[in-house]
Amino acid sequence: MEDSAFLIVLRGKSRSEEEYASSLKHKKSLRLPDGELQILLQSELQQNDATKTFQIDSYMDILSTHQFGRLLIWSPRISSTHDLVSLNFCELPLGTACIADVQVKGRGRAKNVWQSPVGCLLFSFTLQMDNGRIVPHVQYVVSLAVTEAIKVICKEKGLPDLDVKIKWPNDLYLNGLKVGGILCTSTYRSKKFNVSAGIGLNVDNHEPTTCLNAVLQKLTSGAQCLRREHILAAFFERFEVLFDVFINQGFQALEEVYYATWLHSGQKVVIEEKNECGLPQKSVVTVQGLTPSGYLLAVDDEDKRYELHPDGNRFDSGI
Ligand SMILES: O=C(O)CCCC[C@@H]1SC[C@@H]2NC(=O)N[C@@H]21
Repeated sequence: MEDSAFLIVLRGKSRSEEEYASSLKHKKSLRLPDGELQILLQSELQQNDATKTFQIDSYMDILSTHQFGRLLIWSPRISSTHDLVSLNFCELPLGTACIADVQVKGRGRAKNVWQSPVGCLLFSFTLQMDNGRIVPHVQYVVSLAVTEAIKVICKEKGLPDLDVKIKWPNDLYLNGLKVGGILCTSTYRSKKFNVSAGIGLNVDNHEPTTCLNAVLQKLTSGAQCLRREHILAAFFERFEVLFDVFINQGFQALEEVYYATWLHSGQKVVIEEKNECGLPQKSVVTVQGLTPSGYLLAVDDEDKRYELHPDGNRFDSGI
């Protein structure tokens, strides 16, 4: 095994998931596009109490899901958790999660780099969908589950509510600064959409913007803080519930709570169109919600409807 190999550690919640982890290790079929893998089971790992290392046992003790997050792949340092789950999608049971302490090739949307220092919650997981028309909305369900998980933990711990908001399409904002991002990619195979969802959330890392615990410390005496293990378990619990509603009732069943969590209701946006003479003409429209295909729905003063698309990196109001 090369020195530069990335170590991954497998752990299942139940006995059958532990057996699956063991078979994955022995099959040696997991791959990364840009590096060798060294695979261990958690039971083969030396006890690691370093506080900056993800504590698999405490995560597994808290987790109470039926499907998501029950087979966990942890790495102290990997190129990208997203690459690991998407490249090995068919080898992994649905709901498998990969979490890393550090990523050296973190991927953002639109080919951006995601800075992935120690303290950032960095994970990806797998899910599958049959209905292609609602695949674009699953990223919104993921965003909502992150914001709700943070709310649940703050409430449980008696901490002030951290008002993390969704900046469409995929950013998470706290006090006007980006603290997280969501990346969803999918492939179509055997009449199913295989979706890899990746989340980066600044929990303890002050760079490159700010982080949840920095804001929390300003609001409290600093005695308590949020831990990645707790956020990850709470995320999967919320996601499992929301995903079930989404699949069985459609995104409209979640729209009200989604709109209460995003930053855009009633937002004015400047758009530029060509008029009858082919000349650019600016007009102001108001955001109303999402279109059926998952883009922004806006209307002008005459109730004309517009579908707004992001510019590749982000959506800007221009006002
Ligand atoms: O805002 C964005 O551009 C989305 C960023 C998504 C980053 C996460 S970190 C965990 C997972 N692994 C990756 O390489 N990317 C996603």
